[in-house]
Amino acid sequence: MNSKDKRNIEHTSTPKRRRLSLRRKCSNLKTYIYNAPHEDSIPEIADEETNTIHRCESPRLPCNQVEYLSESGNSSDIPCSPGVSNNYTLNNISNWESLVSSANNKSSSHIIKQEIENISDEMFCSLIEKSVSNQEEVVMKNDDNNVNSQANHNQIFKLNCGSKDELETRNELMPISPIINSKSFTFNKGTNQNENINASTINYEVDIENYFDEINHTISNFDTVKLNKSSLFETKDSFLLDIKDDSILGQEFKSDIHDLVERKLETKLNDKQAVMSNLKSSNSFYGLPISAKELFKTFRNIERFYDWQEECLNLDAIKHRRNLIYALPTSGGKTLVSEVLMMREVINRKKNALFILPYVAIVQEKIWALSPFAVQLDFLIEEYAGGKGSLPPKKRRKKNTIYIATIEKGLALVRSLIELRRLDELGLIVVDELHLIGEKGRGGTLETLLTTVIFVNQNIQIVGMSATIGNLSEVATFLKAEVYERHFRPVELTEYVKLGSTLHRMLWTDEGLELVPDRELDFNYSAEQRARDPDGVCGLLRGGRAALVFCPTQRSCENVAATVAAMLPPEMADGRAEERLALVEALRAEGSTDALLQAASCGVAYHHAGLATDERHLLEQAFRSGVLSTICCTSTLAAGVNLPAARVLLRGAAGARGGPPALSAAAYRQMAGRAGRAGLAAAGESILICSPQQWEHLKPVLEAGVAPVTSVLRPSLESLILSAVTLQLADTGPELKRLLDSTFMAVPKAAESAAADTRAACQEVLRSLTRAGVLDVKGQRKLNQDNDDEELYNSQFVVSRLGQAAVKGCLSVEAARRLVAELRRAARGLVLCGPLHLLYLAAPHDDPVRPDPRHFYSLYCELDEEGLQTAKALGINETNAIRMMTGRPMACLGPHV
Ligand SMILES: Nc1ncnc2c1ncn2[C@@H]1O[C@H](COP(=O)(O)OP(=O)(O)OP(=O)(O)O)[C@@H](O)[C@H]1O
Repeated sequence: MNSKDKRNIEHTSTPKRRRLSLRRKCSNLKTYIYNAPHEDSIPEIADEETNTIHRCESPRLPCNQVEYLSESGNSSDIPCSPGVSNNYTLNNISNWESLVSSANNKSSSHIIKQEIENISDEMFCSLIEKSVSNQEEVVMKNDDNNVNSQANHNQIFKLNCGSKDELETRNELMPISPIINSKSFTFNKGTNQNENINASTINYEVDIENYFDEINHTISNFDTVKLNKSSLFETKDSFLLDIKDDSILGQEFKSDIHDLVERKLETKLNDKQAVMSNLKSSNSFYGLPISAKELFKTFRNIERFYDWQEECLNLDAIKHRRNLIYALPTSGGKTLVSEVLMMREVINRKKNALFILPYVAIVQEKIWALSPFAVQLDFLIEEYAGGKGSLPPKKRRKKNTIYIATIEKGLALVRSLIELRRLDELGLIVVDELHLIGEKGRGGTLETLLTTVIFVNQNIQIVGMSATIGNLSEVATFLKAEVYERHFRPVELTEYVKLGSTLHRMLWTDEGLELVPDRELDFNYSAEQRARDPDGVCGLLRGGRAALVFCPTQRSCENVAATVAAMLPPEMADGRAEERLALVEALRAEGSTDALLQAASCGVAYHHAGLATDERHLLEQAFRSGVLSTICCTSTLAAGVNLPAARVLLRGAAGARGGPPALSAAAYRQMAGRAGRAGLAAAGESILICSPQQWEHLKPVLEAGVAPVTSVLRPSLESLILSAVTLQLADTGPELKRLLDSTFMAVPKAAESAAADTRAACQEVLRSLTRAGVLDVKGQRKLNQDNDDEELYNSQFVVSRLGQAAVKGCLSVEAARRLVAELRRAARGLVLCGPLHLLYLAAPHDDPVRPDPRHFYSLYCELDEEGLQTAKALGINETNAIRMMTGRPMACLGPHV
């Protein structure tokens, strides 16, 4: 055994293991290094005259373009905001390399040494890394066929190069990397392999190897790293441990440089604390590449993180990758923390992240907000909302992805990953508006998703955030998460209630909610105006501050918008004429109603779920840019939306006369919290409009605070169990019970007298699924009706084809069954003389329309030949239409029609 071999054995234990993992870290770091700007190269974007920083909108990039550009590596084409794009690459690298290329020229070596001393550590590391990468590229190009696979396997690289001189003349390709190389290289010069390896080179390699082993040991002793695999550390100098040698430069020069490198590294390693804080402050921005700092400044106007954000990012739970829920008031800056965590995940840990948001519109907003980061920091963003998002997700070799998804699409994504045994590609799931877990319908889907991930237990970190969860500790028990709670709100929100003609300020005290009269309101309305606007909405909007008016129904949104547009004072109605005209034209092209166009021309709009996505998007953008001053909306703009509203009015919160209040405390907080967003408005005001009598009912609701969220999983239990069997996560009663034990439903709650009986629930669902024919008992061709529950519970289950279809289509068993029946019916006779039958088949079935029976009958009477044939194929005939009109049950007709 030669000395080199011995050396390898002596130092393989920790260092080798670490090196293997550090190799990964090294490649992570590469991404960072290539994007790291030299401090000097970052352009100022301050306006010289006003000395203010420009706020830039995110570049206008559709998400698929972000994906495409990132994939193609063609990010230079992207029109970024000023000061962000081109300067983020090290454009002086060629000068540096040509400088190093003169390495053999002794007279220039001192210049190089001087240069190394002068450059920042950060730049130094970048240049070295770049050099190594170039060198690898050349090796690949030069010796595609001759790479010795065995040598490769042993991490000994064989270079089939010309003479040493030739090698040296390839200066731009073989620069400084040998200086700090810790790996062995064997040169293959024609047939005389190893000819150029002289003893001094080997000694040099031994020195370097030992040196790096020392570094390895030092690093592996860092407590934080050992405990924690700190992501901060992962992005730092660890790449130095993984650089390869080629022994090209003169020995003298090399040892000089070696000394320099050693000195530089030693300085760093002398004090572990100094290393860590140095890395923290100079090489990264909250664990992200330093270029992220500039991106936050340019695209978000954020120069400093709030103290709580910093504290949260440094929590032990985050460092040790434990699950976390953090709760702060609306506009507290929660989203920013989650974005940093996700970017760390994709950049540093090279895992994908899933960001779950409540609405398609918010998914799109976040895509736009994150796209400049994706382009500059070299990761991908993929939209999973509405019809978008491929299932299973595309496998990416080079880059990692942040999937931004609605709850439903997020579940489909997770299931598809589990099915293909690819769930380990996911490292982090962030759930915004976590309180939605208690919302009927969608809450069950969210709970199914989270339960599945927790049950599979593949070291996926779950982070949830919310402003409105009354029982954080119970939700935390479900997620096995730690809780971080603060009451920080950067922009002050003043809350008022308008009772009659008096405006009262709300004061929250330990005793409850106190009202302090603020002022009498007199808007000087004419009798006609008072009749048209009894709530005084238009008067409250005076002053021109951007405002949202929350209304209880779509109809009331439209009415209030029309009223406001008609009654606005001229100074508010007449501004921004050209831009408003452009908005009106854009809306007209989307097919908006005349009422909306009329309102928009005065700077007012309504916004609700009845509008198309593009219409809503246009209106939101117009409000952001100040073209619209007022939007009357339903709860579509209540949660998670970041608009520059300074004032929020809440109408109709009291509910129907005599009925319970329409507004919960959580909904009130979310809506009021839209006023005064940091960076968008200097202060916020919310005004709740109601009568003194209505206030009597509302006050206790608000005083009671945010209600605890409870599980709404029950109706989705079938889907959870069916998917678990399909995905082979559990297939017997006891295993499925264990799955149910991981649900939020199973967490004992203070608000409920008894915890859910998961065994009984499991038995009930198994019985119903087997009866429905979507689950079969293994080995039993047909379910024996005599199977008692106990026997059934202990059976092993397999999923029928119908069950598999339901899971794959993310449909309820009932919806899947209905679809199959429709397809069977269509198979018997598809009416193809017109589009009606195809349209019927393609229309969503999960939200059945309930037609007016009289209208239905008159429509039936007007059907043409194709319509009649289609109706016949669906089982609708005149008798049924008449029965429907007269309120009698229809014969031979399923509930689908
Ligand atoms: N450190 C910061 N400095 C300045 N502005 C910030 C900072 N962090 C966040 N912001 C800004 O504060 C505003 C609100 O932030 P964000 O949307 O993250 O709040 P949130 O807590 O998620 O609110 P909500 O619960 O209402 O969704 C945004 O405009 C954001 O850009």
